[in-house]
Amino acid sequence: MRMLLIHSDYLEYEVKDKALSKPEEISEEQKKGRLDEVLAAFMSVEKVDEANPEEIVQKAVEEIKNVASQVNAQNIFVYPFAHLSSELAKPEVALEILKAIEEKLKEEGFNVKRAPFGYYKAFKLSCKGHPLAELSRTIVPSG
Ligand SMILES: Nc1ncnc2c1ncn2[C@@H]1O[C@H](COS(=O)(=O)NC(=O)[C@@H](N)CO)[C@@H](O)[C@H]1O
Repeated sequence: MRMLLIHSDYLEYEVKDKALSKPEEISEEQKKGRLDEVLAAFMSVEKVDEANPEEIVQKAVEEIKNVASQVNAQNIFVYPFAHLSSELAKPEVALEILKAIEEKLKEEGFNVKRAPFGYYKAFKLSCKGHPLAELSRTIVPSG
């Protein structure tokens, strides 16, 4: 998995068109979303992650928790992003992993939103620009 972490004043998105023939089913209210004072986590799930999705979820949550505590962020935006890797996992696997990351972060007490999967989206992002505001992580299964 490739992750780009941007500590931001806000992240807002608006769903435009389908980017997959069968994107995630979403409600009307999920077509737009915004979080303020947010750690935005743009994630590309990779083919190599298919070998051990549970481990990837665990490692990704650990990384996000670490950075969130360093930048003192309580709000997390889980954002599917297919442009950080040229070796993407299948959409159905990627969606399951991203949903699991969202759930685990909520269990850890964070306020979490997840942007809809399989759609082209307009988004606005306001990076805070401090030294830890832009980080990237690569996570692979250990096995
Ligand atoms: N492996 C993945 N990791 C993260 N997001 C993904 C992944 N695969 C699909 N998506 C989601 O599905 C959308 C489209 O994915 S895509 O790989 O770019 N596919 C396409 O654009 C297709 N139109 C042609 O392949 C992405 O914007 C993202 O929302």
